[in-house]
Amino acid sequence: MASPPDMSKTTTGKLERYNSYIRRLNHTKFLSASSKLLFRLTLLAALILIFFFTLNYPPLSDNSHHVLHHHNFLSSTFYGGGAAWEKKVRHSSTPRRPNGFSVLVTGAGGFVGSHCALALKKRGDGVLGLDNFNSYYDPSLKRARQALLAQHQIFIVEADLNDAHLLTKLFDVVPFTHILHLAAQAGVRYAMKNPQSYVNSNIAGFINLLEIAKATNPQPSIVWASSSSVYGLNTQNPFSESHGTDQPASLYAATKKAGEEIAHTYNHIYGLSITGLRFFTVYGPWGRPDMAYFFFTKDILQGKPITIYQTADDKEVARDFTYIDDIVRGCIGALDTAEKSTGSGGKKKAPAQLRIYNLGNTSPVSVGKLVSIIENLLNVKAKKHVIKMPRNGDVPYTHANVSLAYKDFGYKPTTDLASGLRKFVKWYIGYYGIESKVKKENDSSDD
Ligand SMILES: O=C(O)[C@H]1O[C@H](OP(=O)(O)OP(=O)(O)OC[C@H]2O[C@@H](n3ccc(=O)[nH]c3=O)[C@H](O)[C@@H]2O)[C@H](O)[C@@H](O)[C@@H]1O
Repeated sequence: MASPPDMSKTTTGKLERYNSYIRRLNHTKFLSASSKLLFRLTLLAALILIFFFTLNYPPLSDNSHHVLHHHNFLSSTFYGGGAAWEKKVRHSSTPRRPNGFSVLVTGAGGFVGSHCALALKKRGDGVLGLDNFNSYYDPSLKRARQALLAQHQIFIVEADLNDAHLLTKLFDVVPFTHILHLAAQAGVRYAMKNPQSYVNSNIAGFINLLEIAKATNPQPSIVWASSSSVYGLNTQNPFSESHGTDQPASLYAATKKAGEEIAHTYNHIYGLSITGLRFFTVYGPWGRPDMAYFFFTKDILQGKPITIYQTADDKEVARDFTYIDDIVRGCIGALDTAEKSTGSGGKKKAPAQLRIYNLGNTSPVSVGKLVSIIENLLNVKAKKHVIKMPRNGDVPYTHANVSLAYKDFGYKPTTDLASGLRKFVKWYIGYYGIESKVKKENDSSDD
């Protein structure tokens, strides 16, 4: 007899198949539930990111007025570490003398900026620096100036003038009384190589700074660096502020001239107190390596030939070379006599001060003479290559009349080119560690 089918085995088998079916079903459900969860989480994260970015980066078409009202809780962490960063900013910009200024010095890593920042700090003003440390010339020199300023408790915020967000943040943290605006794309001849950099810094950057300043309450007073180059093809001598400046010879000069007109507009509409200073070929220790006196020194020491320009009619090219300490005194004189801005929160309340001054040495020296002074200081003969001045934006001659600056804040240059260059050469050989007879000679004869 056939044995009856094993019902227990059949039942167990069915049960197992059923259980495994249920397990598969649950697994599938679980998978679909977790992928839904994953999808939702991704969506949420994307939305959060979009929200933060919208909050922190204005659309391209936005204007900075809009940016001004864009305060948010993230900005302090974006700019260097929140509370600690703000503390450094405050500490650096707090004055240490009664009625001291709180000055934002743009271009504080630069030649004139670093000297002015130190001078202001030494007399008890609060100073905060701003610099983008670009590589137009050797950034390590800018970093060395930054280190020097840090020794004197001056903090330089590393940012571009066009960063409206950061500038707004700075003015939120510090009620600056003054801006000493020295950040710029400098250099006459480089404007033919990189014209856009002049537009970015000297026009767009300046406007950005003025936009922030005009909307602040109280508005700061502004002193800024224009240039002797605005006199361009002017032939009246010495150059006076009443002479025409509508024939710039270089794009650099044109952007500085544009700055003067832009200053007029912001003064007129918003009541900003603005003083422009036309610097005449500033030189000295910690100077700019792109300037002739600086690279002539370097090239002469390295035995390389230097090129000296002459005018088309074989005349010597000359400059009213001005020593840095005189320029610093001029900048401080301008700051000390700057009246308060009259507007607040973007509205003008009354007419405000608008000034332009020459800051020069009043005593032009030919480039040939400049070279012979350097040769004497270095005790090395230059390999001179004299050529006609290429059409590069240079003008043949500059000479400042400074009677206006003298009248208004006692500006009086005191350093002749030979004394100023002696100080420069002494710094140069020390900074670059050049050991030679140059050093011995300078050590024995310098102050
Ligand atoms: O005072 C000013 O407004 C300007 O002064 C300088 O411009 P510049 O006077 O041209 O100074 P350098 O570039 O140092 O040239 C000094 C002189 O040396 C001449 N030079 C320059 C270079 C060279 O290879 N050979 C030469 O003979 C120039 O033609 C000029 O006469 C600065 O570079 C500008 O930023 C500033 O705005």
